[in-house]
Amino acid sequence: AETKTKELQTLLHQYGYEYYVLDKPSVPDAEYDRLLRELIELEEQYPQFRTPDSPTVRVGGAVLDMFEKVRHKSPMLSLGNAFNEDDLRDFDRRVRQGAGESVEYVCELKIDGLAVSLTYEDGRFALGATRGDGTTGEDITANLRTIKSIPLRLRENVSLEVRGEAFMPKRSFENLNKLKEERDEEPFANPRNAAAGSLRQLDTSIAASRNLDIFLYGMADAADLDIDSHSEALDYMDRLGFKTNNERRKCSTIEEVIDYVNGWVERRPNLDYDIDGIVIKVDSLEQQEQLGTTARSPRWAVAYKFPA
Ligand SMILES: COc1nc2nc(N)nc(N)c2nc1C
Repeated sequence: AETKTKELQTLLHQYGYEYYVLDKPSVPDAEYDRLLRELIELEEQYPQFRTPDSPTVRVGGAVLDMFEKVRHKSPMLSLGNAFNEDDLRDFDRRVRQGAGESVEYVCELKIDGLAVSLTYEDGRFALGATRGDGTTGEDITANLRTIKSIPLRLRENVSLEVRGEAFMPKRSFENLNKLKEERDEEPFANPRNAAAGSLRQLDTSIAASRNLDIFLYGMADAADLDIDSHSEALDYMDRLGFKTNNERRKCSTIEEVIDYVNGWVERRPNLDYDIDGIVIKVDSLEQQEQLGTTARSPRWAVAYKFPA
């Protein structure tokens, strides 16, 4: 029975990765559901085989009595803002003054959700926390385990911390508010509040029911690996099994960045999720080091905010 349990867990992790991270399922949903039901029954019969990283935790169930405080190993910074093209040109000028004339940028969509940190130990999801005040956040591991695009086991047994944005897709938000209206409950104002509200519930079956999703956008300790650029770090995260946003784009000049940003102003409504801007980052990790951070935010990144 132990072998069967382990086989089912591994199989369901693989099927879940294909469906929720790659969006390329290799088996029909009915097959996934059948195997999950079989594993749930097995783990009920043999509770000693139920591990915290088993796919059965996705359905939630545990009710916590509070959220523990968590101190981040390195502060979760915020981003300086740019509101127009000249702000972007000023950012580029400051970067080139500090890091030398040739700079490559990576542009990423700024997801309008909740910043979270995920810590893995020997390839297993061990701790998930909110940003909080940047230094101390809340342990919401149990709720984050129910987000199906968060891998419970990585494809390599590494220990690292990644950061990203948990969010509620627009369609899930609309369905949730329809449900709330039917129940005469107060609807959520926007998907960001709905995602934050869902992850702040002590009853994990609520978070499990909210169809939350996540995009990871960086490692908290990329320097420890032999990786030279942010884009390589994101490719490495893809290989580990994380869900990153594939709309990212490398730009060689700030004019290219401005074209990319302007392109998204009108494409924004076509996305399945809300974005509130575009994040522009210096790609070279060495140049990021040279530029460093202020107490609040990196000098090597800026958030271009769309007009509200
Ligand atoms: C390097 O620090 C950051 N990078 C980010 N990247 C993306 N795509 N979105 C964010 N919200 C974000 N926020 C921060 C503080």
